[in-house]
Amino acid sequence: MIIALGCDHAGFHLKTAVAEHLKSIGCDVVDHGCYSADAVDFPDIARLVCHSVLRGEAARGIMVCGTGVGASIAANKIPGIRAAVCHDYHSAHQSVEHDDVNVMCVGAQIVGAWLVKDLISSYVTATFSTEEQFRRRVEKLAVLEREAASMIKPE
Ligand SMILES: O=C(CO)[C@H](O)[C@H](O)COP(=O)(O)O
Repeated sequence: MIIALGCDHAGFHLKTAVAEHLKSIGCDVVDHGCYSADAVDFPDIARLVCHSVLRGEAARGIMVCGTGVGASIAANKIPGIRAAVCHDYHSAHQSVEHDDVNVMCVGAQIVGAWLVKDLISSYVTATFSTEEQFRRRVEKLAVLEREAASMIKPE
């Protein structure tokens, strides 16, 4: 699996551990930065990661910021992205199985290098359920996106 990976400055140190773990479990990584602890704005990196997923360069994305929260807010603004903060093993796989999450967000100020490995393994090995109720609900998420798009009026 190819993973689009990104972080802000607060997630930079953990991103290195994430990339190493992804490679150790057989994933290829497309690294969208940032590449140092110099301050950047998480929406800029989330945009790169999400667009990479939407272009099909990567099957899924992972974003690391301080809490994972800002990254998930930014990612969820982009139609076609279903992002979630996952700081526990169950959410990391169930978010894919039930909700077809395609960008997992983690907080480097919340989880350490050991837990994040388990979260990533759980996320990348999970697959979206074929059960009808989950497919129906994810399609309803797409309907919400289309409704929101139709409500946007030029200023
Ligand atoms: O977690 C985050 C957003 O949810 C950011 O990483 C955090 O806000 C960065 O803060 P600062 O610029 O003070 O390092």
